[in-house]
Amino acid sequence: MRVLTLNPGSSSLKLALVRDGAAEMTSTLDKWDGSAPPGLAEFAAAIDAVAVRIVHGGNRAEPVVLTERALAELEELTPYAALHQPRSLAIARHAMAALPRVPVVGCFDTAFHADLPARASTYAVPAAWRREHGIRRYGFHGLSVAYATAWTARLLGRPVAQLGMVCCHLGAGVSVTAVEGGRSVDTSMGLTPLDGVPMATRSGAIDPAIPLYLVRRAGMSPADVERALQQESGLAGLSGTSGDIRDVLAARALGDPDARLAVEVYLHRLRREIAAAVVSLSHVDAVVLTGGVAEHQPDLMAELVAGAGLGLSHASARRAAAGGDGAEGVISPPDAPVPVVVVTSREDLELASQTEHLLGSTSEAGRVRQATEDR
Ligand SMILES: Nc1ncnc2c1ncn2[C@@H]1O[C@H](COP(=O)(O)OP(=O)(O)O)[C@@H](O)[C@H]1O
Ligand SMILES: CC(=O)OP(=O)(O)O
Ligand SMILES: [Mg+2]
Repeated sequence: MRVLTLNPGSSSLKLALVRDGAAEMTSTLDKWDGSAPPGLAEFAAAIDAVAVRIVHGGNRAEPVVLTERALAELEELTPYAALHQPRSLAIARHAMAALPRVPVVGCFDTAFHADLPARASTYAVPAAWRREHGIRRYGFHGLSVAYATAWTARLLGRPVAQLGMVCCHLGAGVSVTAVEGGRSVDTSMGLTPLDGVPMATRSGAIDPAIPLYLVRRAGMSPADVERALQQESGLAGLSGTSGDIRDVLAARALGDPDARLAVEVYLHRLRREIAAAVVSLSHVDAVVLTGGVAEHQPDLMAELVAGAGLGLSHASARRAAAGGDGAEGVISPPDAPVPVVVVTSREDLELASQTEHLLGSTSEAGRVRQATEDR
């Protein structure tokens, strides 16, 4: 089966053509503005399906064939992923319009976390909020974490069912997930992808009283506070740069004190989340680092793990990072108490695999055809 995968992130759109588990083409539109990518209709003759990464799927545990009705339901979740959901739905609509006879499947970041234990998914807020407003921890980056988990199990040569892992997705968005037996048992992102670790431009978790203070006492509107937390905080807010880790590290290398503090806060908060994930696991077999920052910043990853209480000295972590930019595999030395593994994030392969699985099951075939014709 040949699947066109569409992965809209907070800033970019990544496209790939995946055939039988291997990408034949990949491309990235860096500052994607939500418009239809050129040439989409030309894929019609070459593909069997389109897979779209949809960041928020609510309680959905499985991918779905997208129809107008399904999109309308997913639109309701926009307040829970304000930066991402409109972009996910826009690219799904572009695909459905340009490729009217091709099934378009939505695969959800949240699905991997759908059966989080209640102790991890429940916020300690009034019951009415949880009941009436669906306030719970959903978790994100599930496509990336699912792929990284399976890849690490293959690398370690052990069944995924036996493994406990801490999986850090380090891109523009950042999250840390505790995975046991292939299931998410806790994760740092919450109701929305604003929770958890500071990101390129997002604050991560802050004292919940801060927005209330800013609205009540500093005269800011809720919209201003939200924009600042989503787009002007994180590494950008701390360092005064774009928030792209390359810019922050370049400023730090020039001795900029704000950039130095930004990296310290980023690493400290990441290490806290790694430690928090460890306590959700009965045993830790690997710490997994994935996403653009993990893949391309080996020195920073060495700095991260050396201070993470994993029993790795800075010197051994540094030697391990000598594999360099783009190196994947175990980066910790053989005597490390916990192996540290870098995995190239392949949401495209996970999207294609979930879509093939859904469309390949014979019980689904008739329904898929019907849903595609009806939309
Ligand atoms: N050499 C590099 N090439 C691309 N991205 C890099 C590089 N080094 C660091 N990065 C970081 O990786 C991030 C992109 O990672 P990615 O996983 O694609 O994130 P996302 O999908 O969240 O946009 C950028 O924000 C950038 O800070
Ligand atoms: C959920 C999320 O933050 O995604 P991304 O890192 O692609 O922006
Ligand atoms: Mg991403």
